[in-house]
Amino acid sequence: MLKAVILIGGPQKGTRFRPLSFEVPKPLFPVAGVPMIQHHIEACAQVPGMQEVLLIGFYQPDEALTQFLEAAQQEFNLPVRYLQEFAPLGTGGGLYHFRDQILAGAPEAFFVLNADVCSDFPLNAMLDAHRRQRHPFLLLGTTANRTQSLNYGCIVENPQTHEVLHYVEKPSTFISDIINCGIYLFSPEALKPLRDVFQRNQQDRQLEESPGSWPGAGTIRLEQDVFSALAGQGQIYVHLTDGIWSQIKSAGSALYASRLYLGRYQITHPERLAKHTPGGPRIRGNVYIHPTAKVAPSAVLGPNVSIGKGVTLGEGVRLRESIVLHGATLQEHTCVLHSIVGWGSTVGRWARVEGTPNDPNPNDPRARMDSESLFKDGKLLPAITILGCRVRIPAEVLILNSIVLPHKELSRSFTNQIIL
Ligand SMILES: Nc1nc2c(ncn2[C@@H]2O[C@H](COP(=O)(O)OP(=O)(O)O[C@H]3O[C@H](CO)[C@@H](O)[C@H](O)[C@@H]3O)[C@@H](O)[C@H]2O)c(=O)[nH]1
Repeated sequence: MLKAVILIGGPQKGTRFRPLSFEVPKPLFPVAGVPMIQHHIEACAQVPGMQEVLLIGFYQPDEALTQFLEAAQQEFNLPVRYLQEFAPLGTGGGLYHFRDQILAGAPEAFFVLNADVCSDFPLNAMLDAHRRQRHPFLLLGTTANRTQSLNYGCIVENPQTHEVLHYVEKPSTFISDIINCGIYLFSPEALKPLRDVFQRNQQDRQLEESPGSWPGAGTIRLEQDVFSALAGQGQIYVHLTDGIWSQIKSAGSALYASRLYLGRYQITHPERLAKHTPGGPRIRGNVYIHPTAKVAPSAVLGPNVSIGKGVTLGEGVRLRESIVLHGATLQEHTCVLHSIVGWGSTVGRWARVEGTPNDPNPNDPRARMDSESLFKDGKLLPAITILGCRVRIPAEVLILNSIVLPHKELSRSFTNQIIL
């Protein structure tokens, strides 16, 4: 019997995701038409013997999360539960805190998945590798180029045995081009080193002069406290993949992840991809359209477009490389490129909403999304355009490389601005 844990973090973690995380917790943001973590749960449901999926985080459970859990349980016929941390406990603290729940029923092993990654989740291959050796920790690894590897956990392996010999979290100089994907398979023994870290932290806390003010007593950083500490001791192994993988830290990377998942739907969910039908809109490449969306027949959509529930697209709309969220309206002849249109927003006719993609360099097979910062030298960097929820864009204006915060009613064109 197997289980899976998805680390969903909490509210203050999604800062690079603003203004989109104002409306919905980041793990529920739709990527390729479904909530980000539904891709994780789908992958878990396909592993034979999967008994339960636990989401661990420090969000206050709200209606959106509750509805999502109910829908996921029904769809996958699998218990999916949320366990709330009393405070942010780091990537390992929640696993230790909820160890009894994880180990209930004596699972042979459990997957641990970061919520903010997009992947084809080669869980069955990881399970096969685990069953051959039964080491406590198995990490999924992929490659990144030298510069970008510094943004991730870096792994030095023994190429014959795949043992992790050395692990450094976000090093300041180059260590290895093998990076940690944030997808793991742990055996129950993996909780012992977590207990050791927990007890050590408690002892350190008692030695402090004012223990009450010491913030992170229950906090465990899986990467630094466990992987770095145990590397080279025959306990941690890496399983390498060359399948799709990307982090989802910002709105720009959500758009890129959407493209990866839509491409994968060709194999996994062809029914989710829109097809050109007589009298329907023109579809170019991979496009997802929610069944409740109303799309005028003269609209041209794609590639990499995902249209949410209840969206209305008028005659002559052109949409490319974009996500249009629940209840938005694009009036006649609007053109939306490299953008995310927020919930319930309206774009007036003949308006143009355009962003600049910052996708990985297509000529470098090891390139990943850059971990974007919004500004450089005090200037807003060109990036995708984001309209927050219930924004109104008037007719015949241009919104270029801008971020518009929720509920704004614009009256003119804007370029390279954050509109507060
Ligand atoms: N439950 C819980 N989850 C948390 C907490 N802190 C972070 N998480 C979740 O843990 C995951 C990792 O989050 P970060 O701490 O932001 O780390 P990172 O910068 O994304 O780096 C991690 O992931 C990379 C791959 O995407 C790795 O390369 C890197 O080594 C590391 O594991 C995310 O899914 C986040 O929601 C916490 O206190 N509690």
